Amino acid sequence: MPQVCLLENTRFHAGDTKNDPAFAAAFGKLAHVFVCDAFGVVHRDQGSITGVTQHVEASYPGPLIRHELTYLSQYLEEPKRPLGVVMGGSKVADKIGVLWALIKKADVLLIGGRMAFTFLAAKGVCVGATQVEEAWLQPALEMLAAAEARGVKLLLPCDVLVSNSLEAPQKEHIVELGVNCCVPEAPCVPAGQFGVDIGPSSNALFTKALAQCGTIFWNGPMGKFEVPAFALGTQAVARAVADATKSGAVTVVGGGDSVAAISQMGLASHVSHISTGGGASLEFVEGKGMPGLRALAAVKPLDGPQG
Ligand SMILES: Nc1ncnc2c1ncn2[C@@H]1O[C@H](COP(=O)(O)OP(=O)(O)O)[C@@H](O)[C@H]1O
Ligand SMILES: O=C(OP(=O)(O)O)[C@H](O)COP(=O)(O)O
Repeated sequence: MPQVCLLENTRFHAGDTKNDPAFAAAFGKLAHVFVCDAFGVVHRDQGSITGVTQHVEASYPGPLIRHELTYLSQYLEEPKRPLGVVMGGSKVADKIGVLWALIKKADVLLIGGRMAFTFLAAKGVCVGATQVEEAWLQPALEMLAAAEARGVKLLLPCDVLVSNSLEAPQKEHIVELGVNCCVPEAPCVPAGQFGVDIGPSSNALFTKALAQCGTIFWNGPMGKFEVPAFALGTQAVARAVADATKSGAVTVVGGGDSVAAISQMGLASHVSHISTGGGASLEFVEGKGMPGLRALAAVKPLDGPQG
């Protein structure tokens, strides 16, 4: 008689994240076949993801993983061109690996969010109190040079919204970032102020670039979108991605915050694919080893944009 056994969240057991062989063996004893459908954790080498596969007769990916692979592998490996990538969020450190991987594939690369300020600072723009990752200034310059050498159209914000406070709009205004925009008497982002979003001209620039794309991959918000007044750039990108989908582009959105933003706008069902793994989708696209996928028998991705 077949039995169904529902387990609590395996991460309540320390042996799971530690990939303790005893935990994996106990887990494996429960079944003959293991189906992993947790795409969000396949970049982890843990008991309930890889360890268990040593203790069952066969291990397979489930439909969600196959669906994710359709978009992250099939459609991004051989994209309908132009391939546009929108990268945002807080840290260059978290995204530099995937940026390097995507610069080899993308036709258009749009960078927003706080990470854009490290690129802008590297180019000599004064960014006021906006947090800059000093260690990534030089790599940012190298990336700009690499994009140019490869003929990738890399766009940074051409205007930004600045505010005296990160938590609420305070004396907020738009700053245009032109050539030689930063002079000591009128720095782009004045001392003590924060760059909190991309500005309206950047929204228009990014929207226009995305409208021409056949495939789009988006990860990371364009600003501190949790504050409604700082969410317009992220909303503009969400709308542009949804519009591109309507025009026939294959569109993939990953990352908890970008997914939250597009969901808040009611546009989640207007893109081709919302990835259920933020870190996992980035590591997959970056080409890092995915232990949780390697441990499974190879099964083809599911077909078709509607999968
Ligand atoms: N200009 C900015 N200033 C401050 N925070 C920002 C800015 N742009 C983006 N952020 C923050 O970055 C965070 C999301 O970054 P990240 O985790 O990399 O994105 P995701 O979850 O989509 O992968 C959000 O909390 C957002 O508020
Ligand atoms: O929410 C998750 O991933 P995400 O925040 O990368 O989308 C997964 O649960 C992975 O969690 P982990 O990064 O603690 O292994």
